Amino acid sequence: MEDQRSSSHSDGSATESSPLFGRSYTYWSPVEEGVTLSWRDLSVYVLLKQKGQPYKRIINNVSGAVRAGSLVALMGSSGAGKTSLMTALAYRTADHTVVEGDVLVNGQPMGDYMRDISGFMHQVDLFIDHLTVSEHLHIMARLRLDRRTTSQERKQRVLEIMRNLSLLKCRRSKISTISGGEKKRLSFASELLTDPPLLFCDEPTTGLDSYSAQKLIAMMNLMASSGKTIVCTIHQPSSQIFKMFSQVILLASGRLAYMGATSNAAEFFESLGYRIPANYNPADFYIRTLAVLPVSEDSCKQAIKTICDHFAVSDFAKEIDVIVQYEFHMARTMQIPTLFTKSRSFRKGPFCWTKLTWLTYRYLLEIVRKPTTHLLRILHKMLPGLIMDPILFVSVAYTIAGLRQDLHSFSLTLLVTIITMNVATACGLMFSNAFESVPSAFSVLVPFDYILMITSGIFIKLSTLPVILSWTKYISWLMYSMESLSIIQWNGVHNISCEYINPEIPCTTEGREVLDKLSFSQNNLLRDIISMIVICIVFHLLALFFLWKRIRK
Ligand SMILES: Nc1ncnc2c1ncn2[C@@H]1O[C@H](COP(=O)(O)OP(=O)(O)OP(=O)(O)O)[C@@H](O)[C@H]1O
Repeated sequence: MEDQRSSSHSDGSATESSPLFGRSYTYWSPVEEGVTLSWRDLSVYVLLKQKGQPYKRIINNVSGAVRAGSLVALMGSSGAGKTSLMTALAYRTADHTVVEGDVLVNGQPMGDYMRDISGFMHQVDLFIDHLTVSEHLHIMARLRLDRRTTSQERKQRVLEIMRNLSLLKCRRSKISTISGGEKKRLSFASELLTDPPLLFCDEPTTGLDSYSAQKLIAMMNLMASSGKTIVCTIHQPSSQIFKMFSQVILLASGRLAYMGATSNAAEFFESLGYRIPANYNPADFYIRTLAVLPVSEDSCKQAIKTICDHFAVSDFAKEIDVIVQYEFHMARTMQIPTLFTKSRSFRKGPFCWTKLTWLTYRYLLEIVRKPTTHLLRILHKMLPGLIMDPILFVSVAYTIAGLRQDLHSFSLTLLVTIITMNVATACGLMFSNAFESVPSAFSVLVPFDYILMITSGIFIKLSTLPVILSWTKYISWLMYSMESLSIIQWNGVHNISCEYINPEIPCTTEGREVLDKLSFSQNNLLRDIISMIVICIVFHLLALFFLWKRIRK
């Protein structure tokens, strides 16, 4: 094996090329040589935060390898762990998910670069319906292609992709009007724009008729034969579609039930006594065999365990293991230089402001195409949300509560309420940009809000706040708001009994002292309003920072 590996490279350096993959091992170049993905002892856990069961294992210690130029079907019954395994291999796991084990890309531990060398086609199509197919692809090209790509090259690339994926005839149609199959192809086309050597597709054929599904997989097959590595999760492929996959990974309850050549799967199952009936779709047969039926749950689980255990010691598993061991061995011994090859072959994404400009342009296009909905939405957010709501609220509450009946106090109360509303909105904006999902944003925002509310001065005397909460006075717009509203009402009042209850009763000395001690002065009012405006600006800046970070991703 060692002898076969030695060859020479064009730059004169000695290379190690594997008889298994026909690629060199002296440098790391997924873009030029395609991607061989290998993983060892991979487990995926989701954190449940439940008492007694803090996490759940979804993928159970699986190893495997996928060579450059393969089209791989990742199959199993619902809940088997297909999406979890694929997202772990794609370096795109969701929040609260922990991946344990090693994944190598041509012998290099996977990392942030995965987003540069791979595409991920999601199960749900995320489109802006009012754009045309061509507009969508041109904007995606602006957002994804290398910043050094010329305008001519970009146009050429979009045209080529539309031609390859048979989208030319519908290029001027709005996305809302094209068929399901065309939408899937458009989604695939968006991922192909950067020509990634590695592609992950989550149920690309779901919702397609058999003809469109076959056409899509045939395209993938063609791309795989040109050197791409394509991994697809797939449900119930027809026999013709199933045959187009070079490799199949069958998962059951997070374990490997089979991995290897599609054509060999029948032999493995037959060796365990599971013979595919004549005229039966093999894919259906495997999924059925690995499904847990509610009527016979225990026996199904036992049968699945037996299949997985047999696979683990089978020749098919050993064949995969040879590839995995070899990849890991080469990774350990070759010390593949990464920086050189990265700078040579890696794309440089568009600048952040380019992305922001094109995202804004896309949003404006959307507004132009559907003005009523969007203008109403903008007006709703800008006017009623941030100005009209406080005006209505203050007008009603002010009268009912019988607060100071002069225009000056009313206007100041209104101003403070509008600013408070704006700071709260800016805080929400910051949290929604900082977190990946609504639940995770809420899990921090709600306690944060409660702390600010409790320490706003209504429920607790601020001078008695424990040290651990004393920081709140720097950011608590609720406290500044409460103080300003109190100042507006109490400034200039020196005698509660005289001015508010009965002007005939003289003010007590103690009462006057208490009022004098409370500094209800216009200076404090100004300080509070300025503090709230500063907090609002800081929240907006942080929101922009988090947005920028997301766009950079
Ligand atoms: N965040 C989570 N919390 C709890 N359980 C989870 C979480 N994510 C996934 N699971 C569980 O892990 C198992 C595997 O999920 P996964 O989505 O990977 O399965 P799948 O094979 O892709 O299923 P399907 O074909 O139905 O999409 C399922 O039982 C699922 O309920």
